[in-house]
Amino acid sequence: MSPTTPTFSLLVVDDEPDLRTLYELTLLREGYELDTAGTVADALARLQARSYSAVITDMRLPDGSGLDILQWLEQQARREKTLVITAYGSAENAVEALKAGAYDYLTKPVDLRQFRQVVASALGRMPQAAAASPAMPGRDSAGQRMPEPLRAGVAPTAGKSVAAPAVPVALSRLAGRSAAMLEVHSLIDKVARSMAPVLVQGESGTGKELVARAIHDSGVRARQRFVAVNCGAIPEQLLEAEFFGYRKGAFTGANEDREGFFQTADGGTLFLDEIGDLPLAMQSKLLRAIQERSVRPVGAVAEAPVNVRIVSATHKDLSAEVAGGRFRQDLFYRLNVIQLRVPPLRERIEDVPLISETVLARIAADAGVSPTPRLTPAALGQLARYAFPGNVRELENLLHRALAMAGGEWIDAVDLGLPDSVLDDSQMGSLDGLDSLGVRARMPLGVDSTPPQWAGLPALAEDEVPADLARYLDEVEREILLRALARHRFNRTAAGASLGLSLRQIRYRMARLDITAGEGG
Ligand SMILES: Nc1ncnc2c1ncn2[C@@H]1O[C@H](COP(=O)(O)OP(=O)(O)OP(=O)(O)O)[C@@H](O)[C@H]1O
Repeated sequence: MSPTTPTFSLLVVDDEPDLRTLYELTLLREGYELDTAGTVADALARLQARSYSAVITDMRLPDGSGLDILQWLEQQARREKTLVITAYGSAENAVEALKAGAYDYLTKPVDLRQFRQVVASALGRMPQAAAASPAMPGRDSAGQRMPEPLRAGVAPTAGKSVAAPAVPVALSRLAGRSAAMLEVHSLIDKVARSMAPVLVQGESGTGKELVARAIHDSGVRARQRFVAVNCGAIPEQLLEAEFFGYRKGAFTGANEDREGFFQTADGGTLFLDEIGDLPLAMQSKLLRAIQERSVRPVGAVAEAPVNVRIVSATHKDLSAEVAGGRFRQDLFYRLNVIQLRVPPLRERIEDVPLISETVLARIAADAGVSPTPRLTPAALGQLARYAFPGNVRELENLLHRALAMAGGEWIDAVDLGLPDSVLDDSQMGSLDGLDSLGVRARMPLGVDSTPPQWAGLPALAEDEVPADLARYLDEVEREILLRALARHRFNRTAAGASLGLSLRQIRYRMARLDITAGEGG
């Protein structure tokens, strides 16, 4: 180890003295500082006395489980990375450990090469395999089409330079400050620190790929490759060769050795989009590669180890696919260690202005348009009344078109080309926005299903009068205020102005009616 390499300190917990010695020798040779413990109590005592870069623990210990140590670290909000060693074939243990926050797991008997690699990866040192792996060879020279699934633009680090600085822009590219989006951000931040497989679920166009990319960019693998594969776009007979690579002569047309997605992503992240579209036969092969952490190229005799983090995505309900026999239960179990749901845009309609601004800035820059056009309040109002069945991708397409139509500094409602028939006041996504801001519960019942008039209030017959006029009028006023606030993205000044009220006046009314949503509220 070079003298400039920072020293990492490790705590190794195993009750078998022989194994402790084996791990100790292996890690000391890598230049790490090391302490060991034989029991949970012993480990906790050491952890109370000092902090470590990482803790490597056996699952089964005489006085408890490795999970007890993980839980203690979690409760204490400690920053140590954790690696858990589980019995061979115990998928439950591995999944449980990852769910409990372990960075990664190893199975017994521990393969020392893999052991060194996993520890290095946990510490953010370049995994040996990735450092040694050759640059991605030209993938089209064998006459086979450059696989579309490896989409252009999604693997910018692919190529020669493994150490090229990665710019973790993905979180900032994922615009939105709604409660739902902030939750997605915080989950990304949390899962980025581990190796646990993540299944990203959400409707088409919600931003699943951006989320996967953000997970990669926010973690220790950021400097390695992110390889995105659209599983539904590869012809079935090419799947194995595309995933695992092939050797020269393996089949007609295989004129040279070729890497597969796994080798290309070695040290980094493999993003398997539309995983629900993978045929059953390929599902078994993928499961094996994930379990064994090694792959065998078509035509090769031996398997080669790979160190790849798997993030998959689907718009399908995978548990229903499992129930229908179209998706392997054991693979689902392996991929679904952490589930991250990206909500449809209509559930976070309050994000539309910010997403539009981000997307407009991007497409205007691409088109060389300056300054970036802005949406008029009328255009924003229309967007808030649209359900976006195609989610953010649809918004993006709409803005592309509008940019071309507008041709000036402002994009107005008419430039959006949304016919009145698709705009709906009743589902003014704002109602879902209200939900996320925690005010929906305060709205009169039924307000979302019966928009006309003062929907949640008991209808009054023509000659009827309310039993409690003050209360009745309060409810009417509350509903009007909530509607105006939703329509103006909870900007009290704008909502007030739309009702002919000053900021002071609307504030007063909101306080009186106990409405807490609004700027800073
Ligand atoms: N929060 C966001 N902020 C800005 N742009 C976004 C956001 N979410 C998605 N996008 C953009 O919307 C488009 C669709 O996103 P993405 O491809 O990640 O969706 P997806 O859910 O993976 O779609 P599919 O299910 O069709 O594969 C992309 O161009 C992406 O950059």
